[in-house]
Amino acid sequence: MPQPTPHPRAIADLPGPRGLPLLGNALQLKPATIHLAMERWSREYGAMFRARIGASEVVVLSDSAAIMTLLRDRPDGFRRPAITAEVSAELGGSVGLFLAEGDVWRDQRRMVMHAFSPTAIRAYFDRMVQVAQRLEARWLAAGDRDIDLNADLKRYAVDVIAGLAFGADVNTLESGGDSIQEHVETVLAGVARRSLLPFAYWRWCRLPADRRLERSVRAVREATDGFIAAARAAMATEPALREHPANLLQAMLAAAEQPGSGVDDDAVAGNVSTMLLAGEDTTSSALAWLIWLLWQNPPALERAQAEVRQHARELTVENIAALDYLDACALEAMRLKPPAPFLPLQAMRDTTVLGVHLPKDTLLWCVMRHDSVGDKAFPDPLRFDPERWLAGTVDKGVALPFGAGPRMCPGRYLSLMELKVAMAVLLGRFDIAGVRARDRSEPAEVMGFVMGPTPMAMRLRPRAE
Ligand code: HEM
Repeated sequence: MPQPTPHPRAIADLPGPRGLPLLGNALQLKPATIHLAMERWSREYGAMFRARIGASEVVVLSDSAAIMTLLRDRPDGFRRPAITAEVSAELGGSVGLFLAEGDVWRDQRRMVMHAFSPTAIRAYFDRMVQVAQRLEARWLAAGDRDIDLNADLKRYAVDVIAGLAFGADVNTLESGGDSIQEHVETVLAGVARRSLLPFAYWRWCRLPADRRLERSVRAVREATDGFIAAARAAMATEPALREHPANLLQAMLAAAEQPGSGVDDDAVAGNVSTMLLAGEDTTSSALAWLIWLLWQNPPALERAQAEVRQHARELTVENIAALDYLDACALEAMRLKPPAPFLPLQAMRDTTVLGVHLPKDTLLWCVMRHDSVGDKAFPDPLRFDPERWLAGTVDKGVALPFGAGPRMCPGRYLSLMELKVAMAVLLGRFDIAGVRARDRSEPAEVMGFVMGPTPMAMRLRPRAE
C-alpha cells in the first residue's frame, strides 16, 4: 500500500536564532562576516533554518545535494533575489547576465557562453601573458619592498578581463591613481552592502559612502561607454568584425544588430559592466587565498614551484594546461576559501525543499561552505591537501566554487587559466620571501561582493636564471 505523503513542515516550524522585533537578527550580523555567522548557525541549527534581516525572512540551506537541486532548477524555479536587481537599477545599472532572468537571461547566456568558450579564451592567451608580464615587471620593480598583494591582483584581473571582453588595454598595472579598478571596487562593495541592509536608508538620506558609490557608478558607466564607442568604431572601419568578432563586446554589438536576437544596446552596456564587476574580485580573491595557503604549506609550495619550473618556463597554452598540480591547488584553495561562500536565491513558485513548504518569493541562502569542509566528503577536511583532487575521488557535487546548473559561472575556464598564468609568473620567476597580513597575524575573511582576505603584503626575490 502506498505510504501517505507526510505533510510538509512550514517555515515557521524551522529552528533558528532568536531575533528582535522589527530588526530580526540584523544586529547579530555584520555585512563583512555574514557568511561566517550563517556557517556557524548552520552547524548549530542544522541543514535548514530560518533567520530574519529586518522585514525579510530568509531560509538558510547548507545541504549540498538540496542546494544542487535548486541551482539546477533555474531560471524557472529559482531566481537571484529581486532586491539585488532593484539596488542595481536604482543606481542606473543596465541588466547584464548576472541579474537577468527568464528569456532575457536565456538570450544573454547563449551570447556570453560563446564568447567565453575555451577556444575564445585560447585565442586571447597571448594578451593574458602580456598582462602577466606587466605584473612581473611591477613585482621586479618592487625590489625587496612590500608588495600590496590584494591591490596588485585586482589590477591584474581587471586588465585581463578588459582585454578579453572588450579588447581594451586599460593597463591599470602600469597606471597609478584613480583607476577603473578602484571604482569597480567601490561599486561592488556598495551593491553588496545595500543588498544586505535591513532598511533602504539611502532613499531618504545619503551618506558620504553613498555619494562615493554614485561617483564610482558614473565612472564605471563612462568607461563602459568608452569601450562600446571604441568597439563600434573598430567595427565601422572593419565590417568583417561583424562576422568574426575579436572579443565579447564586438560579438554582443553584432548580436544586438540582428533582429530577434533579444539583445539590445542596454543589454550590451549591462554586460560590459557585469564582466568588469564579476571578473575582478572573484579571481583576485581566489589568487590571494591560493598564495596565502601555499605560503602556509611549504611542501605544497615546493611541489607547485617544481611543476612550474619544470613545465612552464615558457608561458604557452600547452604548458599552462599541463600544470595539473597547480590546478589541484586552485581547487583546494577555493574549497577552503570560496570567493562565493553563499548564493542567495528566491523561489519563483511554491515548492518543497527538505520536506519544508516554501511559498513563492521565499528568500533562500545556500551556504556553499558547509558540506565542502565536512569530513563526510573530505577526510581531514580543514587540511590544505591538493593531492585529494589528483586522486580523482572527490565528489564534485560537494565543493561548488563556480555554482552549478544552467547559471554556473561562465568565467570559470578563463579564471582558472588566469590563476595559473599569474602563478606561473610568481613561482617561475620569483622565490617568495614572505607573505603576511598587514595588520594581524593572519588574513581574516571579509565579505564584500565576494569573500576575500584582509590586506596582505608579499616580499619576493627574483630568481637568477
Ligand atoms: C575564481 C573566479 C570566479 C569564481 C569563484 C566565480 C564564481 C561564480 C559563482 C559562484 C557564480 C554564481 C553561479 C550560480 O549562480 O550557480 C558566478 C556567476 C557568474 N560569473 Fe563568475 N566566478 C569567477 C570568475 C568569473 C569571471 C572571470 C567572470 C567573467 C568575466 C565571471 C562572470 C560571471 C557571470 C557573468 C556570472 C553570472 C552567470 C549567470 O547568471 O548566468 N566570473 N561566478
